[in-house]
Amino acid sequence: MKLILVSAVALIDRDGRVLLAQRPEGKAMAGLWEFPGGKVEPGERPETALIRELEEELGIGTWESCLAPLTFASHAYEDFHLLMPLFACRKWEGQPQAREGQVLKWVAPRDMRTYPMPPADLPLIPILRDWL
Ligand SMILES: Nc1nc2c([nH]c(=O)n2[C@@H]2O[C@H](COP(=O)(O)OP(=O)(O)OP(=O)(O)O)[C@@H](O)[C@H]2O)c(=O)[nH]1
Ligand SMILES: [Mg+2]
Repeated sequence: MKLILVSAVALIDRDGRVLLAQRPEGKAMAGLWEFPGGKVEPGERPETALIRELEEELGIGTWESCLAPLTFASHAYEDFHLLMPLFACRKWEGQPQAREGQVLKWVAPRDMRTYPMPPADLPLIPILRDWL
């Protein structure tokens, strides 16, 4: 079984809302809402990968010191096993923009279960809600 390492983040705004991105048409799991992030490349560290992905996908900058480890997802998909650390981040520079055709939405934790998310993410919702 192939193990895929994906680094993801709960960006949290001043009102305690979390940024979700809807996966665009044409990608696997299109239409589902997910945490921003992406695959960690060979030799890359999860924190570095996340900072890179936030720049590519949202056009924002952040710092390793602003990424707090929160929890992780470990989920067996049909063709790979996903291991996904989820960081929490409250400080960044710039305004998140949808650079890759995603739809972005700030969502209150209690409303997150009304946004369909990938199966790997479902156990993360109550953890995030209780933590916030
Ligand atoms: N970013 C992100 N990926 C997730 C989440 N949940 C989840 O199952 N995944 C899965 O993790 C895998 C990698 O995510 P990704 O498509 O964002 O990777 P990426 O940004 O490097 O994109 P690319 O492969 O198109 O270059 C996908 O299979 C995706 O469905 C999530 O909350 N956030
Ligand atoms: Mg991505």
